[in-house]
Amino acid sequence: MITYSIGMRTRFRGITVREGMLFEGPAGWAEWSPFLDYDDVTCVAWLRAAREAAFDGWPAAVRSVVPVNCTVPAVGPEAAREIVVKSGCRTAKVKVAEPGQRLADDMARVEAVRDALGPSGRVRIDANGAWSVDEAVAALKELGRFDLEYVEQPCASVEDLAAVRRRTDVLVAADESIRRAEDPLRVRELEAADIAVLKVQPIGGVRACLEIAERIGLPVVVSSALETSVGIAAGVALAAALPELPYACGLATVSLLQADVVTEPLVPVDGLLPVKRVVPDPSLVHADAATTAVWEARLDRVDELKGSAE
Ligand SMILES: O=C(O)CCC(=O)c1ccccc1C(=O)O
Ligand SMILES: [Mg+2]
Repeated sequence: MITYSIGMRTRFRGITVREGMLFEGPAGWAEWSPFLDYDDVTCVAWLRAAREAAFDGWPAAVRSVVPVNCTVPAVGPEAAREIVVKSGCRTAKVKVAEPGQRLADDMARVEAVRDALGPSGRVRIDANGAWSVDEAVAALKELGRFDLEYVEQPCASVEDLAAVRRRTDVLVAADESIRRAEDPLRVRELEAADIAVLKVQPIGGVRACLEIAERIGLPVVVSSALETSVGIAAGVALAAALPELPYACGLATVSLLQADVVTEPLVPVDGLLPVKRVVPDPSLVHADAATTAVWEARLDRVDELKGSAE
């Protein structure tokens, strides 16, 4: 069991440092890296995902590469353009509605990304639930000018997602409405989305995601929780096992970290990630003693909770 702590290159949804634990089981290496502000109960699903990776392995792949999007944080237009060009991806996901910023900032960023990709590239945006229904409809009217593939989680609640979907031509994807919801299938019941975003750790593993994918009846986009390459490999395994994969996946996020724990990071070449397991290099995994102690205590508590839940 080893603990890592890695800085982010750019602040992303308020996150400036990623920390977590890596461990090896008979099936291979696993990452457990719930965000620092998550309570112990929330972390149980993340631990289920790690146990699956270490002890059970993943269902068979039906493809050997996974198309991915680059992810553009709430940076200025020049930095946004550089991220897109450097990535080699033909699909970009752009963060919008960042606290403290205005629609004009989003317009400039999305315009720069569209310009960098040209008309044949695909541009999706992610508001992380920050807009009201009216704000979302108004913003989509403006941002729609740049030809959007879809908008991810424009509003926080599933009811508001459904309302936005009825008032815009832009396709709607549900993220937090699935991974943070008590009942992910309400998205289906309320016809609140056109696309389901699934993340392996918050949902509790590759198999748990495949089950939701089957029941939710929507095309799936697999996305990361900003893991190291060890955690990204689990997302790639999910994307590789899905019967259909019509969209690029949000798994090109290793480059948002200042470092990685493997010598050959899972970063895309020509917009594609290979389907493979990875092994960390112990010399690349660092955390100070205090951080390690915090994570060991966290794991003990969550493990106990998980035990009593089963
Ligand atoms: O989907 C992507 O392109 C990258 C992953 C991503 O955006 C993300 C990463 C960590 C936490 C939340 C999110 C999100 O989709 O909101
Ligand atoms: Mg999202």
